[in-house]
Amino acid sequence: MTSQTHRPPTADQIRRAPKVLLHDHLDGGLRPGTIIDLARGSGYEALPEQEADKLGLWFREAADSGSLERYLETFAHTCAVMQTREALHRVAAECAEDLAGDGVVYAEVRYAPEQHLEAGLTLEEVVEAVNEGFREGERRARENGHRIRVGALLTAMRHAARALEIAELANRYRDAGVVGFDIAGAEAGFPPTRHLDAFEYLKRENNHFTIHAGEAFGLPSIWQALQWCGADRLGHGVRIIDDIEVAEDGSVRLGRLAAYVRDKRVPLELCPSSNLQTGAAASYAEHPIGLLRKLHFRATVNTDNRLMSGTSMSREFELLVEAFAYTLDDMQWFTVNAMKSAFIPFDERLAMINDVIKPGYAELKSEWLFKQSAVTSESVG
Ligand SMILES: O=c1[nH]cnc2c1ncn2[C@@H]1O[C@H](CO)[C@@H](O)[C@H]1O
Ligand SMILES: [Zn+2]
Repeated sequence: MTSQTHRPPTADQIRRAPKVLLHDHLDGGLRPGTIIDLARGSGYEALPEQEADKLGLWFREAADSGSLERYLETFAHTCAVMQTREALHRVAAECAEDLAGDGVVYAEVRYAPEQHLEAGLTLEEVVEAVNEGFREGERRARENGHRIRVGALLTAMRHAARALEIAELANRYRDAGVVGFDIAGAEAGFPPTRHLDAFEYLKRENNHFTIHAGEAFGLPSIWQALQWCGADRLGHGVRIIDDIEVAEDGSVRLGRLAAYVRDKRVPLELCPSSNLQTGAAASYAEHPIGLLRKLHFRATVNTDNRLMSGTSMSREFELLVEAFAYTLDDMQWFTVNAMKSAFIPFDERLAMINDVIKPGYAELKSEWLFKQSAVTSESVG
């Protein structure tokens, strides 16, 4: 009888393992059936499919184009049906519920308030509707025996010019459900330094932010996000691989930027499936996460857009387990990395790690002991 700790976890263990999600878009995670319901209710007639399964498939295929710009076009449909308080509340509640059902214990979910004003809501009304939805989802999860905490990140769109306004909004709601700020949207042509005023404002307020960088565009974008804008984390950051050289004998040389990212423990919000769809990686096995994990970068695993990628935290881990033979110890390492990098206060992060994450993995890792004795007593009896 040997320890099973070094065997790949089963799909069921992966689902039950406590997971932490730092990079998930609210408008990229709707249930297809909900989109159809909301479209009917609001008279939105431009949905490409009217049946949930077909619509889910449509999103996955449309997002699978190899280009970030085309990938982002699919959000027109989700944002279109997220324009009222009720719709935002429902989508946020279902998001928390779905994540909790998947074993996520802590999540930071982002969205761009400026994309939800078409039916006359104010920015404040958008934030409050989403916050209330998250609280409702946390309650429903509890009723179903799951525990989850969800914080919101407010995103500003990088092609627009409202970043300072959204940063101020994030700051106003910082002790009321919003834990930080982000910028997203097409990367090429819209460097993060366009929004320097927003980042400088947040730094003066001692607030936290992450920046989508190093996804569709390479090292200059990562360098700007860190050294000009002062990002706490990198949304994706996967192109940091361009600054890492692996020689034929296996020796590794980090460039100055990659060394800085590793030395300063800059969290990388890696999203494998999303990267495959936008062309940032060719396959799971070739995804830079394998090397970044080996080199002890502060790598985390994330979903990005569960709807567009047809994924979940469990699925991302299943795919990584398949590609890299990861064990529960590896999963725990990614999860602790993520929790360390969250935007909630240090004492809460520590308590999550020590009282939720580590005991959760210890329980899973010790299961084999009890399974074996069950088998033995069966065979004896
Ligand atoms: O991977 C991504 N890279 C850049 N922008 C993204 C990504 N996923 C979603 N969005 C953008 O973020 C907005 C707010 O949630 C979405 O509407 C989408 O346009
Ligand atoms: Zn993203």
